[in-house]
Amino acid sequence: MAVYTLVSTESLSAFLQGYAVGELVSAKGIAEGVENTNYLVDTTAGRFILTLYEKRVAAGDLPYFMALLDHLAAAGLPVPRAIRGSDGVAIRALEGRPACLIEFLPGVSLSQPTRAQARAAGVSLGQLHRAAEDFPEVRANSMGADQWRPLFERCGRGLDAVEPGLHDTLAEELDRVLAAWDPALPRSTIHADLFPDNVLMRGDAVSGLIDFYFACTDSRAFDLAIMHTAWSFDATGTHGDWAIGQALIDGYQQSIQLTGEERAAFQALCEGACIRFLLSRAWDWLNTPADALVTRKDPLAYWRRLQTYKNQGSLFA
Ligand SMILES: Nc1ncnc2c1ncn2[C@@H]1O[C@H](COP(=O)(O)OP(=O)(O)OP(=O)(O)O)[C@@H](O)[C@H]1O
Ligand SMILES: N[C@@H](CCO)C(=O)O
Repeated sequence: MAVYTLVSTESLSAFLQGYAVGELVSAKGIAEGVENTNYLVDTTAGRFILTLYEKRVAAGDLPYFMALLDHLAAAGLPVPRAIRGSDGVAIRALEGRPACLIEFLPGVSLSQPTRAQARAAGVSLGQLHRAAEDFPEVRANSMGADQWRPLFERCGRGLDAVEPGLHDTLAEELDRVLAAWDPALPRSTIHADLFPDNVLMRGDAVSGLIDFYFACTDSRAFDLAIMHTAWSFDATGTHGDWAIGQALIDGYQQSIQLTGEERAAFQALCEGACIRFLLSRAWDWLNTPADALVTRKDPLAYWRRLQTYKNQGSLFA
């Protein structure tokens, strides 16, 4: 369960007084997620998500995320906007953390998406990139390729506690992937974390795209590669299904055709995505507070994926 910060009923009731959302009926910590504290909040006026921003989300970035969500919602994408208080302010504070009350979206996130669902999610990513084309704000990727070596170094020899020998073998992989990295691919505003648990679905239709707190300006094909690594495998990273990955790509190309350069770079982009999530998971594995109500995610599930991509040959063969 991702609850890093406990919110008392009294302080939540007082917090809700700042909004025209009626009275608190119930609030429950949400089991999913590792980054932020989330509560499902029911009031006499409806259902909401309360998010308290933790660790990787800088308070100074919240206006960017909220502006992006407003922009995408205005373009018709099913993304949750932050609710504004009676004073017009959306980004507030609760229990000493930055906090927002967010629109609740219907749907469920899937652990084993089908090809049809993967295709629909790929369509949504293409629509997101299209809709973001006239979003004027820019944010550097705080988990982008230039950040992997510093994060690797911060993890240091602790990596060997995740898996003996991981430090040295990952150092070689990092060198290899960064040497092949193409920094000149087409860029846009990207989601950067569009895992199955961040796509809400009703049947085969996408009903919500959530969790934009890594959104940034970076290679748009890297966004598709992140999805490819997250969607095409089981949770352990052991069993891959390229038909799911291909369905994502096919759906995406309904809106945006990959360029020759993006296709040529796609495998390296997937390998880079594996390193990005391996490192953030390893960092969390080594540094999550013992008293946090959170289920840490397995870093090695991304190590296994990396080996699969490395041994795959071209994904477009
Ligand atoms: N706007 C929303 N509408 C409906 N459910 C939501 C919404 N936002 C979050 N949730 C629910 O809360 C869960 C956790 O939210 P979220 O993915 O934003 O957390 P996180 O800690 O940032 O997770 P992650 O580990 O994916 O980065 C989601 O899986 C979903 O079930
Ligand atoms: N989606 C990420 C968590 C956010 O960094 C993971 O599964 O590792």
